[in-house]
Amino acid sequence: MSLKIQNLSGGYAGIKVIKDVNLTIEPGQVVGLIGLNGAGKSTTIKHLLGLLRMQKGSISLNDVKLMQNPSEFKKMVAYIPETPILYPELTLKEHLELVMLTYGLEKKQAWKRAHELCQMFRLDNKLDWLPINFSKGMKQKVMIVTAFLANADLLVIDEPFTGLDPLAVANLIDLIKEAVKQNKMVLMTTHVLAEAQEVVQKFAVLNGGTIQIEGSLDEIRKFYGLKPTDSFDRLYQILNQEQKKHE
Ligand SMILES: Nc1ncnc2c1ncn2[C@@H]1O[C@H](COP(=O)(O)OP(=O)(O)OP(=O)(O)O)[C@@H](O)[C@H]1O
Repeated sequence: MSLKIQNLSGGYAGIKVIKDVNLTIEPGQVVGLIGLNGAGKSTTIKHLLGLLRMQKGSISLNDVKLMQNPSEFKKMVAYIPETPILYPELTLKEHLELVMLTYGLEKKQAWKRAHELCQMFRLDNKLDWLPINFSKGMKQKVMIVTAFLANADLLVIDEPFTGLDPLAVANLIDLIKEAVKQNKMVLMTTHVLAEAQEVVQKFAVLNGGTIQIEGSLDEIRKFYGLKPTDSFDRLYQILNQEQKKHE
């Protein structure tokens, strides 16, 4: 039981963005993928979701290979995108039903969970509304609710904390902690250390398309010569200087 990304190289038609990326996530582990804008975080996620064709390497989840068995692989993955993806003609209730159908969830139990999640994010009185008309933060909450409803083994979250009010941030952190207790795997990209360090056990730094280092926050700080009091800003300054040297 684990996610294994091995020697993954890929990107867009003819453009190599990531090179020989290796990353493992064990059950109950939250991994934070960090790096400068354009480092390749979203590209790595797109490969993981099977949205891009890999140029080299392999991705497997619980021994199911993405390339060989994409539908079984995708059923084990839930995704919270940075920009909400919503169906304009579907109500919130219909979005929830779609998740239940896609992930083959037992209806009665799934609805109990859906109501809990909607209540948590104050969406329980909006089941018949069209989320496409929701505010930015409310749309993001719909993405969170549907992803956690899926109860998938791997949760992929792109920039989870942007645009959420502090109550929703705290709720999301609680949900991630609960998922960890249930031995789920979480991969998140983030630029926000304060929230990330509450849940992330291992950070992986993408730099120049490869993972330069992975480890605990202390190990990352040591690698880049940072003081314990230094913020993420200092790490980004160092990554920026390194990038400039290679340009
Ligand atoms: N659809 C695309 N076609 C071609 N190149 C792309 C495409 N999307 C991204 N890229 C390029 O791939 C590189 C990595 O982009 P990516 O979106 O993975 O970065 P990121 O680390 O997620 O950045 P950010 O922190 O800004 O979200 C960038 O140079 C970007 O210009």
